[in-house]
Amino acid sequence: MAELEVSGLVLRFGGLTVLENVSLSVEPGELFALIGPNGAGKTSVFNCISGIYRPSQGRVRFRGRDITGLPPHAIARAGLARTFQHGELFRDMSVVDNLLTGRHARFTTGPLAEALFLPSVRRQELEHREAVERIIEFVELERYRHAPVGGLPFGIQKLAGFARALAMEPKFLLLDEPSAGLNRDEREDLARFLLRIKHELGLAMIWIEHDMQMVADLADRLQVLDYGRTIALGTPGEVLNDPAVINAYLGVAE
Ligand SMILES: Nc1ncnc2c1ncn2[C@@H]1O[C@H](COP(=O)(O)OP(=O)(O)OP(=O)(O)O)[C@@H](O)[C@H]1O
Repeated sequence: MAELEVSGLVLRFGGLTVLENVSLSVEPGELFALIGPNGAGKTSVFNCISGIYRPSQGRVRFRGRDITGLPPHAIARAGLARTFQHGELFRDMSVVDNLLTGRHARFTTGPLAEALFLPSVRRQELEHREAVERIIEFVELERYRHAPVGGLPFGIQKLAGFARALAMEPKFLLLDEPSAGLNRDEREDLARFLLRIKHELGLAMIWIEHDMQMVADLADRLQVLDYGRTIALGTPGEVLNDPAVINAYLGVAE
């Protein structure tokens, strides 16, 4: 069974059709890239999967469960975590506290237990902190753990956004252009983390990306959107030499 299955997505805003019958299927443990020129509809696919947009037609199934139209918090709780192009972190809070809020969004105790600060709540708080420390080590952010996120270099902020998604202990990751704005060294670090997430954590991911070299090097498969339609699907070797794909990128290729 596919880990995530999107079938026949149609998304319209007024007279504008943003997605026209988009389907995709991601296998367990797969690093699946979603590419396409600006405005092709990639982020809209993520918004439909993560519950921010409700598709006009089509279904989203996660591990066999129909999650179409559920609110974003319910989808996050089902185990789908997402990173955003622009971090979406709390700038005045430290890296640790940002990660803790990521966990609290997913694992909550009852308000009464929290108000009374019962031993179970204290124990859970300790477990949250230990889990956050493990993730900070995983993404090698130890020396920034107590720094306010807003003052950190951009590449580190992006890693912190990544770490926050991992702090939710997701079963599946949606990565929206994680390499945007990163320099060459930071991209190499990102590539390393993607491979570690895949091999050490075994997470399946959909990865929106504009850096074709990274996609060619790392993706198991990729799907290409253009004007809200799928124009190609396959391994990097198959897709990146496809004339329809080269044509879609003409004028926007780096
Ligand atoms: N809420 C909305 N209202 C109206 N139009 C929208 C909305 N969201 C997206 N669109 C339109 O849908 C189209 C696809 O946008 P989307 O952001 O999904 O593309 P993308 O492939 O992610 O682009 P990029 O690579 O630039 O991030 C664009 O024409 C965009 O203007």
